[in-house]
Amino acid sequence: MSDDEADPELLELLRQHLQGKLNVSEEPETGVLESAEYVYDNAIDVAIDMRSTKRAAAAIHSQMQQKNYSTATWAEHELHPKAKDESTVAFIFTMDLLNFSFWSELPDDKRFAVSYRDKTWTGYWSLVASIQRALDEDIPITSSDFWQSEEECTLECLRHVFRSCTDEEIPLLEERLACLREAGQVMYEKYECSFTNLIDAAAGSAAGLVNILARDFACFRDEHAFDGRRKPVRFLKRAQILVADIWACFQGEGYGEFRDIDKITMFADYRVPQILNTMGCLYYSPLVDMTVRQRSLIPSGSSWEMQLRACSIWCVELIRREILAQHPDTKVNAILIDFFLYDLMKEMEANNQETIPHHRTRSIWY
Ligand SMILES: Nc1nc2c(c(CN[C@H]3C=C[C@H](O)[C@@H]3O)cn2[C@@H]2O[C@H](COP(=O)(O)O)[C@@H](O)[C@H]2O)c(=O)[nH]1
Repeated sequence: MSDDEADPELLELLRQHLQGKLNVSEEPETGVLESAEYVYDNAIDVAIDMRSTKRAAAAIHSQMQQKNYSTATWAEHELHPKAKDESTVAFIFTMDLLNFSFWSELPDDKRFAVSYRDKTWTGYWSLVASIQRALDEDIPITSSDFWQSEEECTLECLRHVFRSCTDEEIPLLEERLACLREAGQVMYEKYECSFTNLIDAAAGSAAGLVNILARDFACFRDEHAFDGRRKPVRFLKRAQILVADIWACFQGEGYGEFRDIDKITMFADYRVPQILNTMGCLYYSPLVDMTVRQRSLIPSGSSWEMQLRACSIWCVELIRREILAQHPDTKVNAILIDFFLYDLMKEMEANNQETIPHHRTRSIWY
């Protein structure tokens, strides 16, 4: 074929494409990273210190290597479910439906806590312990059928499931019941009460599953107005950590197999901003700093809160890029960095190491 004759196969492909016959599917995007960068670019009360972020990236990488931090770490936690089957998918879905707002203003011996397997659990682990304890007591807390039953899944039943070994009950109990009720309804109407049908609907895309959760479940739709921007900014924290927990638990196989898992960002909670500030990566304006140190409430949906959450996501993205720039062969993503930072923060708290307090926002989003 002479140089100036086009390849007939290529021409055919082009013709089909132009006729729209090719299903050139757009890979889904969650819009979270774009939101985080937008808020970061427009933030005036929270900033990122680039020198500290670069230094933190080196420290995080080396500690993750030393601790051999990987998806396997997830199942090593004593309370996390071990079986690699559908019951564990149901467990993780239930857990991340309710994975929010455990913080308390009371001292440790008076704050909401759960006694389970001869230990006292607080924070996130109080949630996991409560679900394990309910299953031990044959309460079907991970069944979406149960969540729909107004006779069985009552506020009293949930109060029993989350019963505390102190005088303080779990925060936002009514909101947690509402999340279960709504999710039970959606699972019945759209997914035949099967969580694996829900995962299948994403066809192997992590971003696709996050978008499906945000589309179908109002209680996962963690997006908010910011600064008059037409489009809401999206954090989708519990939708993202749900996908990440499934990926980590199943170690990227079976139900945990996602071709685009690296599109998941850091989960904008109240612990990772705290450690990023403690490491000097996140800078708070004097007014924000004072408010956080005084443990004063920062309203849900406020500009300060948006800036705290978004700059944390963007900071972890910069840490991820820096680690990959210095160590191109490292298997690292925002999820593993995030898991590492959360666990590091909890270690520092357990060792009573001096850190800035976490910010206080009460909501169902994180
Ligand atoms: N960004 C981020 N946020 C996380 C976690 C986890 C637990 N993930 C486990 C799974 C794998 C990891 O290795 C962890 O062991 C909980 N949270 C959030 O923190 C808050 C609870 O804080 P506290 O009350 O102090 O326990 C609450 O908003 C909760 O949603 C995480 O990993 N990343």
